[in-house]
Amino acid sequence: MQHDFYEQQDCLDSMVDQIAAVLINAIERTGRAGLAVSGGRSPVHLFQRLSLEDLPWENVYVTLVDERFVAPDHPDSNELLVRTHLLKNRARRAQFTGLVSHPDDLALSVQEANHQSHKIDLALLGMGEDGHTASLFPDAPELAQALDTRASHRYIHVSPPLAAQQRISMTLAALLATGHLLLAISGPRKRRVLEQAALQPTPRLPVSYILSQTGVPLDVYWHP
Ligand SMILES: O=C1O[C@H](COP(=O)(O)O)[C@@H](O)[C@H](O)[C@H]1O
Repeated sequence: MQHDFYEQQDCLDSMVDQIAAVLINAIERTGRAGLAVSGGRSPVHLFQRLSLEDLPWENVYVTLVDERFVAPDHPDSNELLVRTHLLKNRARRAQFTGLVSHPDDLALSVQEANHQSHKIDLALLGMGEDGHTASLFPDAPELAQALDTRASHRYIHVSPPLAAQQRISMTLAALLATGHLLLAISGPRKRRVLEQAALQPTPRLPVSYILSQTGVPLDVYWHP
């Protein structure tokens, strides 16, 4: 379902309501909830707003959809972003697991990330202007492997030639095994990319595989 807003604040409020509803529903059913979040620049305001939400955060397990292979205190680290903007206020009680467990060993970090077994009830996705989502970059040599819906592992090493850092990303198979997908984008340029990606699934715009799938409820939020 597509949700368009003209005010950023209205868009954030609606996203927070939806995330909270999914997490509460999971906690009521199973006693806990799993939330995987993306990084980049876009989610800062959403994280700040979500951190204030009155939820049983001690029952919420938070992890990352993707990560840059940098130390967790590096300015480009998605973990640092989450620790700074989400895991505070009421949400400081959430349990968090990052993806770079060995900053000097990427393969070991991926291996460890793949030991995660919590169910992910909601994955919050962003999108780059090149059509990447998570760290599923169009030009990455590992893309076909990452898009293989039969993959059994949750995370994969991705080495996008044009990105500054190596990545660890959820596979498409793992994203399609979550309970709910929420894609948050803003601005006219990303809107045009989204419209292009909605036409047909193509590895040129990996987000198209999220838009074309029908197995997991998907909500797309946009504001200018
Ligand atoms: O590299 C990344 O990019 C996307 C989009 O980021 P943004 O800065 O344009 O919001 C993000 O969803 C992903 O988690 C991140 O690692």
